[in-house]
Amino acid sequence: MKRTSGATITATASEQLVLDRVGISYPARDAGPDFVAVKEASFTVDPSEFTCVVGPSGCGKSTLLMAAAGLIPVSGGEILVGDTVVRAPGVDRAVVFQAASLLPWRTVLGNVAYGLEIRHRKDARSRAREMIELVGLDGAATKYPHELSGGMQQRANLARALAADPRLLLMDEPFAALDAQTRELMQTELLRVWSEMRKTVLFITHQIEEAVYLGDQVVVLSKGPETVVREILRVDFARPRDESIKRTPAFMELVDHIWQLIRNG
Ligand SMILES: Nc1ncnc2c1ncn2[C@@H]1O[C@H](COP(=O)(O)OP(=O)(O)OP(=O)(O)O)[C@@H](O)[C@H]1O
Repeated sequence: MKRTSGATITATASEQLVLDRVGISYPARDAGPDFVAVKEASFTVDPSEFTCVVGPSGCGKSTLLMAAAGLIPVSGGEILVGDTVVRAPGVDRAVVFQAASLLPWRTVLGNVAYGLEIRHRKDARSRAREMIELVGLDGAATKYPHELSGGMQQRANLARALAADPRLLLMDEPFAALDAQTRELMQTELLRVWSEMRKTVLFITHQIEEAVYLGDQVVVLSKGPETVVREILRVDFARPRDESIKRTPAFMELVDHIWQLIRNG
C-alpha cells in the first residue's frame, strides 16, 4: 500500500466477519437460569467494510464484540472470520477499547512495538514507526502515556492495534471518553487511517451520528435482555466523507430513523 509520504505499508488482506445466529448467555452466579444477553444476532461485515453497531444501553453491544474477539464464548450459533470459527482470541483480530490501555512505563514507540517484540519480529520498531506516522503521532513517539492527551492516547492505541496487521479491527466505543471536539476530529482521522489500511471494522458506539458518519452499514440492536437485530441499514454516502455530511437532510433523516428504532425498543 502506497502512502502519501511515499513510504509503503504492508497490510495483509482483511477478512469477512460473519455472525450467524449468535446467542450469548452469561452463567448465573447462583442456581438460577443463565442471563440471556443476546438471543440471536446475524449479520455480515464484508472484507474492508466498516460496520457500526448501535442500540440501547445494556443491549449487548460490547458482549457481541467480546465474542467476536474470542474473549467470551457464544452459547448458540457461530462467529466466523473468513472460514475460521472464532473460539479464542487470535492475532487476526485486534481490539481497541474505550480506555486506552497503554503500558505506562513504555513510550509510544515502545507501546506500539510491544506486541511485535514479544513475537520476536525483527521489524518491530520500524513497523511501529510507520504506524505512529500513519495515525499522526510522529512528534510523540518518545513520549510516555501520561504525557499524552486523551485523543493522542487513542491514536497510540489505534497504532498499536494496526501494528499487528490484523485482518479485523474490533473497536468498542473508542472515542467515548473524549470531549466532543476531539471526538469529531478522531472520527475523521479514523476514516483517513481506515481508507489507507482498509481493514474490516466492527465499531460499537452509542452515538447514532457517529455510526452513520463512519459506517458502510449500521446494525441496530433491540433493547436487552434477549437482544435481537432490529434492522441493518446500508449507508451509501460517498467516501471520502467529511463532517459537512452531518448537516445534510439525508444524513439527518437516517439518524432520525435509527433514533426512532431505538426509542421504540
Ligand atoms: N460478565 C457479565 N456477567 C453477567 N452479565 C453481564 C456481564 N457483562 C455484561 N453483562 C450483562 O449483559 C448485558 C449486555 O451488556 P453489554 O455491556 O454488552 O451492553 P452494551 O450494549 O455494551 O452496554 P452500554 O451501551 O451501556 O455500554 C447487560 O445486561 C449486562 O448487565
